[in-house]
Amino acid sequence: MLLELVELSKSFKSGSQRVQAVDGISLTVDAGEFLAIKGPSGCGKSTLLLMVGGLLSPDTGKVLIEGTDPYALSNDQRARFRSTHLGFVFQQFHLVPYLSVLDNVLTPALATNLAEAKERANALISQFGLEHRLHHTPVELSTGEKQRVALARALFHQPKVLLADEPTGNLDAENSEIVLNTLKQFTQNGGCVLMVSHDDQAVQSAQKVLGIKDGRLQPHSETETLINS
Ligand SMILES: Nc1ncnc2c1ncn2[C@@H]1O[C@H](COP(=O)(O)OP(=O)(O)OP(=O)(O)O)[C@@H](O)[C@H]1O
Repeated sequence: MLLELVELSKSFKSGSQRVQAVDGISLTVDAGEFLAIKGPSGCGKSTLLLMVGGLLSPDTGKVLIEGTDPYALSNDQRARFRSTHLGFVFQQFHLVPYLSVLDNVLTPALATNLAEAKERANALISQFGLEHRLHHTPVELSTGEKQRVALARALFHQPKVLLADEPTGNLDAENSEIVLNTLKQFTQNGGCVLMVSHDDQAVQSAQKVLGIKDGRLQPHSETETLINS
């Protein structure tokens, strides 16, 4: 099992009240599995994914990524673990604006051999059809190209777990298909994907879709299960 969440919960203070953003979520994702969690705005999707990604510590519960609890690590160890074991794909790309396409893809490579890292980054950039954009900065790219750079960066360390938050939210149909096909292929090669989205179209690419409402996974009867052949 690549990913295991046990009774994860998180609340935030909002004025004089507390908002229970995620409320006791447990699930597992195995190698080869593409799981989507679908729900409306504000139901806790991003909070859940940030906790899974080692970026926001849960109030209670446990995250295990390939058997490791990222919150049991020191801050430095956790940052290194994140960069080598997880790939992130977000709606807003989060590219570094002043770096070229090549250097953005190289950002996870900090402590590795630079020649090897460049070779790998160039191969990924070609895989996503961006050779001609190598030395351009994000402001010079289309939104679809930006997301392809983000995908190349996410795959740099060949992680087994990819986390995606509305990865097609800003994209046209053609680029959405490129992103979703990449996620599907990633699982066919033995990785797993956990994607959160409110988009019916995007979640069709997953093998399994769970609903989320008010921070809780919905009972099975209220969710869909789609098995793609
Ligand atoms: N840092 C924060 N401080 C206070 N409240 C927060 C914080 N982050 C999230 N929330 C609240 O927690 C709830 C869940 O938010 P979250 O962003 O996880 O939802 P979401 O499903 O990802 O929404 P969207 O689809 O609009 O991005 C919301 O009520 C939100 O206002």
